[in-house]
Amino acid sequence: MSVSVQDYARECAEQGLRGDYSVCRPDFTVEQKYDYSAAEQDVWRTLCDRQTRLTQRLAHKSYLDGMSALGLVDRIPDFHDVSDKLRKLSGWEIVAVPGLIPAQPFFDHLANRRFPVTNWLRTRDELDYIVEPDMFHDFFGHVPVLSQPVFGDFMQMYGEKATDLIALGGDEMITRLYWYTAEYGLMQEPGQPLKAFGAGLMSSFTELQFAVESPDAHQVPFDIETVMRTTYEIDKFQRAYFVLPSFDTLKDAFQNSDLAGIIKRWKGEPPRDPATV
Ligand SMILES: C[C@H](O)[C@H](O)[C@H]1CNc2nc(N)[nH]c(=O)c2N1
Ligand SMILES: N[C@@H](Cc1ccccc1)C(=O)O
Ligand SMILES: [Fe+2]
Repeated sequence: MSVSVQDYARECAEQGLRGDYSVCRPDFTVEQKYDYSAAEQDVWRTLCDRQTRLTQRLAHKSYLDGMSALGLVDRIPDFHDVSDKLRKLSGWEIVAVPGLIPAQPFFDHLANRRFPVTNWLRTRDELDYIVEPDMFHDFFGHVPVLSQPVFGDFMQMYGEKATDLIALGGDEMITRLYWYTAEYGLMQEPGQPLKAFGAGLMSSFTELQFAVESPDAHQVPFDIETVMRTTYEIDKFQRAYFVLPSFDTLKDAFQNSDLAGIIKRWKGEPPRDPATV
């Protein structure tokens, strides 16, 4: 693993990220330590209640099916319990991390069917939107689809391929692909209005509504090469949302495009601005 925990911890502290990286193992995992306060449990319940009302209307069926399979979320999840459940449903487990971790160890976890979930929760002042991933985002946004074997298999494949592509210098481009699909993708559903698919949308009360319903949201047809060339910012509403016709489109594009070729062609070229894609 190329990035050391110590170097990364220093970078995160400089950028004002909230996680405590001092207790990380070399693979960036920590113990969950289930010692949440009553106030935190209360924030969790509030988040789940208000967000579930929105996802019923705005989330893609694949996500809602995953949420039903996973079962009720009435208190902060104990990661061991969730892992037991997930292992039976799809062979995945979740591991605790202090927050954002570098791309290489992140994809390495995916390749081994482990999803990193942040061990701290946003505060009452951040119910609508938070600028960095917290436990609510990682759990409520990502974990439901992992319980569905087709998506679970895809995420594992993503992790495996990403490792090779990072070795070619494709770190940024493969991260953008993850960003605009798994985090912020929109997806069509037969006979339905456009739906949200990405986890970054599922966990944000304000951005979920904006991305799907606002006439000001810049919705762009999915094209893998364009996605890989387009920059993003993590701490603002996205300035482009790519629309996937179906999950199969995403899977096909990922399996059958010449990703290494795309990386060679565009590495070192100026990236594209999401506002003008
Ligand atoms: C793949 C891409 O770098 C992406 O932003 C990764 C990086 N590290 C992460 N780390 C955590 N804990 N959670 C995430 O969702 C991600 N996403
Ligand atoms: N903005 C997301 C959290 C998030 C931040 C950065 C990256 C991905 C997700 C939310 O409010 O839930
Ligand atoms: Fe995420």
